[in-house]
Amino acid sequence: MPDMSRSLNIAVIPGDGIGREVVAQGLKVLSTVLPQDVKLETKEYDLGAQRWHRTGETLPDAELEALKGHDAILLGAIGDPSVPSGVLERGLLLKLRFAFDHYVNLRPSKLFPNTSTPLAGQPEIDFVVVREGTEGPYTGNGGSLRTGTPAEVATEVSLNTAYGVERVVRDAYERANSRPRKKLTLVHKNNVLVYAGHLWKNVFDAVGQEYPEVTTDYLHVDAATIFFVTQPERFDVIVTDNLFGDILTDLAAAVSGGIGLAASGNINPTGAFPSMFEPVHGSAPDIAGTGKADPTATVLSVALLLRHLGFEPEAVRIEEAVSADLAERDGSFRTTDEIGDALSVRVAS
Ligand SMILES: NC(=O)C1=CN([C@@H]2O[C@H](COP(=O)(O)OP(=O)(O)OC[C@H]3O[C@@H](n4cnc5c(N)ncnc54)[C@H](O)[C@@H]3O)[C@@H](O)[C@H]2O)C=CC1
Ligand SMILES: CC(C)CC(=O)C(=O)O
Ligand SMILES: [Mg+2]
Repeated sequence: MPDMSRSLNIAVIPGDGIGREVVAQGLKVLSTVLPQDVKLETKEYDLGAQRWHRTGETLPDAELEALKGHDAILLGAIGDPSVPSGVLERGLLLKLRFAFDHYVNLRPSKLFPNTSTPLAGQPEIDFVVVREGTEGPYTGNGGSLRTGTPAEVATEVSLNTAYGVERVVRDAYERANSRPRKKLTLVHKNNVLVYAGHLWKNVFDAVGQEYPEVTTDYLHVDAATIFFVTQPERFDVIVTDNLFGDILTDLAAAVSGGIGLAASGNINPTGAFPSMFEPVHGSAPDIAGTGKADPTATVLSVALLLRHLGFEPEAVRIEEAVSADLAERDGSFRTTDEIGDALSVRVAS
């Protein structure tokens, strides 16, 4: 008799600050939502500021290798004021995204009913940003001369390859094609960044020939920020580079319920390496340890993880639980744990 039982083997990187607090809630919901026949195994990786202070390591090869063996990775957030800026961001988070070729950084934004938004009224917000995850200005392609002197010169070159742009643009067209509105917007700045911008626009137009049902649109990134606030309902799927996508998705979070609700997936669509799911936010040192962190973004990232691994009904249960929880929020304070408990109860019932 073949073994028909299902299993899920998740690597957990709680990281720093509120990352540790929100991941605990995400795991609580994950273990509650899974059916009895699914064997959940989790392995925690001690990576982040504490590890760096102890050993000077950010992401040793042995751990990078071990992480490859998991079905997916759940990450809280990394970064701490006690560690020089960039050490963990580059040496841990970006190292992982690059090593595991997470070229699709998927960041959905949805304004759930009755959720507060700084925008007037209750606009229809339901779009997804497909942010390129392995290129752009985040590759570390730069340097400085005469560092620390008044004559310092620094560069940070944006790397864009036809290969890298085409694969993420194609992914975005596929997503747009499978959504009811079938609309894809390219965001760049090709009036100024003419070399990279024209590569993106040319690839965008060429791949678009294969998707005649998808309506396309182009916006410069500065104009896109206007429309995120004044007309967010115009967006369906957005494709953009690593830096623009990073900035736009914090803004997207702010207009659609707040950064505490914004989920993301760093996807390797080929399945060659595990994909990694994490809230859009960082380690929020300003509220770490206070119980003020909203774990919902992490819980929704767990839903993205489950959907990616084929657990669609469980992903939907989590999203419905979040929607119901948000609908009943009345503005009174609840701790990180209390929100996690409430969501666990909802997914269980
Ligand atoms: N994926 C990751 O691990 C990321 C790490 N970072 C790192 O995190 C550290 C802090 O970065 P910041 O720029 O301050 O961004 P941040 O996202 O950590 O915080 C920005 C603001 O949002 C609030 N906030 C964030 N998450 C929240 C939540 N779940 N509930 C309620 N409020 C929340 C914070 O209190 C803060 O006021 C830095 O070291 C940064 O490099 C930043 C972004 C992503
Ligand atoms: C900390 C950075 C490397 C990344 C970031 O801000 C993000 O991915 O949202
Ligand atoms: Mg960011």
